[in-house]
Amino acid sequence: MYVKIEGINKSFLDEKNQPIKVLEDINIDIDKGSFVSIVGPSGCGKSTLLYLIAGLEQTDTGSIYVNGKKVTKPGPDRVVVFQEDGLFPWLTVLENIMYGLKLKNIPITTAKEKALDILKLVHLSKYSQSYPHQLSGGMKQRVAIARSLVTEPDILLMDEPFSALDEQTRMVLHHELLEIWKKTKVTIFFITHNIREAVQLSEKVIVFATRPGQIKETFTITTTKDGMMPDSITLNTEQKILAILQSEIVKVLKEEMGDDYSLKTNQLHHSDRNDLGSHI
Ligand SMILES: Nc1ncnc2c1ncn2[C@@H]1O[C@H](COP(=O)(O)OP(=O)(O)OP(=O)(O)O)[C@@H](O)[C@H]1O
Repeated sequence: MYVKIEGINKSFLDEKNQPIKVLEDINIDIDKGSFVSIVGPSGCGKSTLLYLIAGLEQTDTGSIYVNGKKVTKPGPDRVVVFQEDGLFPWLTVLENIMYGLKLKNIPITTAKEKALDILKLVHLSKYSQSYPHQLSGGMKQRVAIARSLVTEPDILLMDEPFSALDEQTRMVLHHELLEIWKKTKVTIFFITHNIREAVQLSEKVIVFATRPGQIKETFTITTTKDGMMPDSITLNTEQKILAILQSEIVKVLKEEMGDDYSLKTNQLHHSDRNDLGSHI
């Protein structure tokens, strides 16, 4: 198994120094080159799990192995792509992409060659000399993805990377991300609130229950992936996941707003083919 997440438990201290359990007995196996998504209610520990894999947080108990090696700290084999692009505004697109290579002391000509290659992959060659403020949100996020890929990591850890983008741009980026995934064979671990996004992009969707985050159900998605219009299998799986999450979200809301809170079903959004689908 390429990534093995074994018996993870994780707590944080709240403002009164009391431990709050965020993840409970999480076990996940991820194949090399696969695309796995996590969906779940807000606060169920999705980002925490991603940071644990990245080595940015430590487990209380349990271990994570990548390629047989225990994760204890961040490493060049794992890079995180955040919701915000995090580009340096004073550097051009090309310089932003070359930045990580410079830190690794890669000779400038090789770094430039690699950066230009990766820019081609995200279809932004024309913008190599532009500055981030001259690009749209979607373009900036493509640069951020290119910057993550240029150091040739084995795993892309993506934390809601498209949630700040409009729906049309998201659709384009879905298509692009799938192309990149197929070409580079990078392993992708993807967190999203958008159920359709998860189902359309991933081979495996893991649904988390509310805090402490536990795995509620895992779906294997076998449809051909092109990021375009959803087929009936996608829509059907989306409905199933939405139904599971509805009961989990009611639990969260009751915890936050009191037992008499009731959720009207139309407060959770489901639609068919005309937009990007159900989100939570
Ligand atoms: N460093 C920290 N210190 C204390 N509590 C934390 C810390 N990081 C996360 N938490 C708490 O852990 C819980 C899980 O947070 P996390 O961000 O992993 O959830 P999430 O499922 O990604 O949420 P969302 O979908 O809203 O982004 C939350 O209650 C959060 O406040």
